[in-house]
Amino acid sequence: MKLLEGKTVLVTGASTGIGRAAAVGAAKAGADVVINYHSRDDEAAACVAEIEAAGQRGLAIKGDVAAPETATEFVVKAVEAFGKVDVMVSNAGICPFHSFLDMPVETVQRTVQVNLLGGYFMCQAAANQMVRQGHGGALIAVSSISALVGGEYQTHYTPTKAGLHSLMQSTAIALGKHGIRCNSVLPGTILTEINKDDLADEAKRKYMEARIPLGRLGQAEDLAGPIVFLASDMAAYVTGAALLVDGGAFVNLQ
Ligand SMILES: NC(=O)C1=CN([C@@H]2O[C@H](COP(=O)(O)OP(=O)(O)OC[C@H]3O[C@@H](n4cnc5c(N)ncnc54)[C@H](OP(=O)(O)O)[C@@H]3O)[C@@H](O)[C@H]2O)C=CC1
Ligand SMILES: C[C@H](O)[C@@H]1OC(=O)[C@H](O)[C@@H]1O
Repeated sequence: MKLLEGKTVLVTGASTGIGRAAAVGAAKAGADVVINYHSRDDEAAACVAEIEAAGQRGLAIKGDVAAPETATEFVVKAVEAFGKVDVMVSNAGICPFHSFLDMPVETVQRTVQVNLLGGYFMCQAAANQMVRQGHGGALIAVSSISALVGGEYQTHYTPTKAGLHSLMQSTAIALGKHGIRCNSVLPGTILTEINKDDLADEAKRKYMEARIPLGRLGQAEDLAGPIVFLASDMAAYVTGAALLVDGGAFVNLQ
């Protein structure tokens, strides 16, 4: 029996990167998968094709997670298609690198709306559905190593990642009585679209690589296993936890 057999998994921000790797990983583990995405129709369709190639049902629903109604619509459409929601992977996020002193107000507001409030409303909508179903579930937030450490050009971003980590701790308490487990993964530096430009700077890329005991930057697929584990019954007694997936970067002081 596969780890996620019989489960319906929802993943936000899954047209590319970590979300897509999580969606495909869940399908390979036996789940039907519904993905949310914001703009890249072709990439979302390609993700659904990968889910189907793994032998599972897939569905893509477009929507901006910054709007609270996107969350309710996502859950309603997932239930219409596949009958239930067992797992929500709240992953959609942005990180427009910018210096602190001249940070535009709109950049701060948009980053908080997408990363933190988007995650909040997605998890709330999924949790309400899970409570109605009456057989528990799992929420997994894609937080970051940045929940624990700062970034000079990420002053608007790191608080959103700390917020998601905190949200999973509080929802673990609020939802434990319903059998809903709430955990976060904390990726380190993972090569995706979000940091393509930032890591095009050769010096910065080499510096980041040198900080990692395992000797390489992460790939989106490095998150699939940890997310599938937290979604699965193998993690039945794991809630309120945060799992660093960073090649050891966080512990590498000297
Ligand atoms: N890469 C890294 O080093 C790390 C990333 N993370 C976190 O992982 C998550 C995924 O990032 P990553 O895979 O790297 O980045 P990508 O840029 O590759 O993927 C981002 C995904 O989020 C979607 N998205 C962006 N804005 C919205 C929105 N408003 N509504 C719905 N979907 C949206 C994108 O959709 P579309 O393309 O269709 O617009 C895309 O599917 C983020 O939360 C990020 O903060 C955490 C730690 C490290
Ligand atoms: C986008 C960044 O490269 C990435 O995002 C994070 O959350 C990590 O801390 C990295 O800085």
